[in-house]
Amino acid sequence: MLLTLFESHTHFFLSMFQKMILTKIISNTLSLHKKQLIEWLPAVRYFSSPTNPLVNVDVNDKSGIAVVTMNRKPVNGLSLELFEAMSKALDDLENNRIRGAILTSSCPTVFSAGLDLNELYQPDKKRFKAFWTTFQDVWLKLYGSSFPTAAAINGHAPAGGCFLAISCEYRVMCPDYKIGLNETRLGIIAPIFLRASMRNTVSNREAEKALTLGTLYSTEDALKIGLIDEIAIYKVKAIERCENFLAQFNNVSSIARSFTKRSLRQKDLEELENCREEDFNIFWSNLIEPSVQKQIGDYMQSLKKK
Ligand SMILES: CCCCC/C=C\CCC/C=C/CC(=O)SCCNC(=O)CCNC(=O)[C@H](O)C(C)(C)COP(=O)(O)OP(=O)(O)OC[C@H]1O[C@@H](n2cnc3c(N)ncnc32)[C@H](O)[C@@H]1OP(=O)(O)O
Repeated sequence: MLLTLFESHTHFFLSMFQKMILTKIISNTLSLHKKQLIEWLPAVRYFSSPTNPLVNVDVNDKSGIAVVTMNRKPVNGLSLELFEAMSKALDDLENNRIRGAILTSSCPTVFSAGLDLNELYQPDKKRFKAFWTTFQDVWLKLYGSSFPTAAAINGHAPAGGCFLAISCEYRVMCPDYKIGLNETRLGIIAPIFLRASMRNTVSNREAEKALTLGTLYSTEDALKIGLIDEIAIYKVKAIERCENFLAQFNNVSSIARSFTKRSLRQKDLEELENCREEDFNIFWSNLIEPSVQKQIGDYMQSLKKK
C-alpha cells in the first residue's frame, strides 16, 4: 500500500533530494537495505538514447515506456554489432528505470530474420565467441529485465527473431507473417536458453513439437498455440496493444512485480549463467561440423536465389 502510493505520486516529479529522504523513511519502515531499495525506486529521469544506427530507443516521457527498434536492413539479421547495440540499449533502459519496453523493427515486413547467417557460416572462432557471448548477454538482460517487456512483431520472426520475441513477456503480431524456431531444419541444436524461453511461452508438449519439427507458424496458428498473445492489424496498432499490456502494471507495485518476475525466471537465468562456457563449446562444435556448415551454406544460397 505504502509502496503503491509512493510510486503513483512520485513517478515524474521526485527530485533527488526528496528521493533521498523518502529512501530513508521507507527503508527504515520496511527494514530494507538502502541499496536494495534504491534499485526498486520508480524512474525519476527519462532519457533519449544516444543515437546508435542499429538500435533506436525512444522513451515516451509521459508513460515512461521505451520503444526499442531494431534497425539493421534489410532483415535485422542478428550480427555481433546488432547484439552489442541491443546489449547497450538494455543496460541504458535498466539504469534509467523505465516503466516498460517494447521491442520492434524498422524493416517493413521483417521483425528479425534471426541470427545473421554470415556469423554462422565459415566462422572465425574469436569473432564467433564474442558474437555468442553477446547473444547470451542480450538474452540474460532481456529475459531477466527488471522492467516489463513486450514485442510488437511487425513482420516475419523466424529462429532468432522468434527467440527475441519469446524472451519478452507479451507478444502482439501483425497478420500474414511467419514465426517459429526452425533451427533443427538448419541442423542446429536448440541451446539451453532457447528451450527455457519456449517452455515459458507455450506448453511443454507444444514446445517439444515446435522445436523438434522446426515449425514456422502463421500469425493465426501462433495465436492458437499461445506463441503470441494478440493479433494487431498493423505496426502502430501492435505497439498500442503492447502499451496497453504494459500500462496494466501502473496499478501494481513495481517491487512486487519485479521480484515476482525474477523469481519465476531465476532458475532459467541461473541455468545459463552457470554454463556459459559449456553452452558456447557445445554450439561451436555443432556449428563447425562439416554437415552443418554445408547445410547453412546451401541455405544461404537458396535465400539469395529466390
Ligand atoms: C550451432 C550454432 C548456432 C546455434 C543457434 C541455435 C539457437 C540459438 C537460438 C536462436 C538461434 C537461431 C538460429 C538462427 O537464427 S539461424 C537464422 C535462421 N533464419 C532463417 O531461417 C530466416 C531466413 N530468412 C528468410 O526466411 C527470409 O529472408 C525472411 C526473413 C522471411 C524475409 O523474406 P524477404 O523479405 O523475402 O527477404 P529475402 O529473403 O529476399 O532476404 C533479403 C536479404 O537478406 C538476406 N537474409 C535473409 N535472412 C538472413 C539471415 N538470417 N542472415 C543473413 N542474411 C539474411 C537474404 O539472403 C537476402 O540477401 P540478398 O539481398 O543479398 O539476396
